[in-house]
Amino acid sequence: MNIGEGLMLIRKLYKFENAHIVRQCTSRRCSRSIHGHSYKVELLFTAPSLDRGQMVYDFGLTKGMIKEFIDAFDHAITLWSGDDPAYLADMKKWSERWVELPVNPSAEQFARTIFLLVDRVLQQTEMINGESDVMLEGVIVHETETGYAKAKREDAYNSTMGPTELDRIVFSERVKAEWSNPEMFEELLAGKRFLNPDIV
Ligand SMILES: Nc1nc2c(c(=O)[nH]1)N=C([C@H](O)[C@H](O)COP(=O)(O)OP(=O)(O)OP(=O)(O)O)CN2
Repeated sequence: MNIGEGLMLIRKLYKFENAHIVRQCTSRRCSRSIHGHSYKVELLFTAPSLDRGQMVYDFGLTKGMIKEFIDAFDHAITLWSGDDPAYLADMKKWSERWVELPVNPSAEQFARTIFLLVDRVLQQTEMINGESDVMLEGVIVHETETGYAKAKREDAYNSTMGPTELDRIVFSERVKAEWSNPEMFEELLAGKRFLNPDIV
């Protein structure tokens, strides 16, 4: 790569509180007891040039759909669809905010899942302030102060690591009701185009 042809990178941090069990992992406390984490999620965006505001992508634009999808996990329990049906039914009965994934909710799979969601939002968003080729470079999920997982594009779309189809994610009715547009996930799945606001 020549000087002047690099990609500039920005990072936006999000936080949420979430509960889970990660079945089949070696750590007993992790695999057999419901427990929670204060997650920190870093989104890394790159672009080869800057927009009219001389930014890779205005941080303000990352507080719409992207933030709402990540916030779906806040004060929620994340379930693996492969878990015991009795456990799944009980959790859904007693917690109105839940997200069901087709993968075990490890830090690795949170990072892959969030990558797939945010990448699709970017792909379907019309950017109107001179942005060019804004790409999601990676998603880092900090599960604790001491442990994180990073998903790059090749990890997120690597089907040997788990499904990559977004339609296998289920958000509870309460999670969806708290979005500014409760239909946004269905619209995303249907391929709807979203227009960035001209001011936020
Ligand atoms: N590679 C992964 N390993 C573990 C994950 C994970 O998602 N990916 N998750 C867990 C548990 O959820 C656990 O709660 C976190 O484990 P750990 O880092 O051991 O947590 P501690 O707070 O006990 O660790 P400290 O070293 O005391 O900070 C397990 N493994």
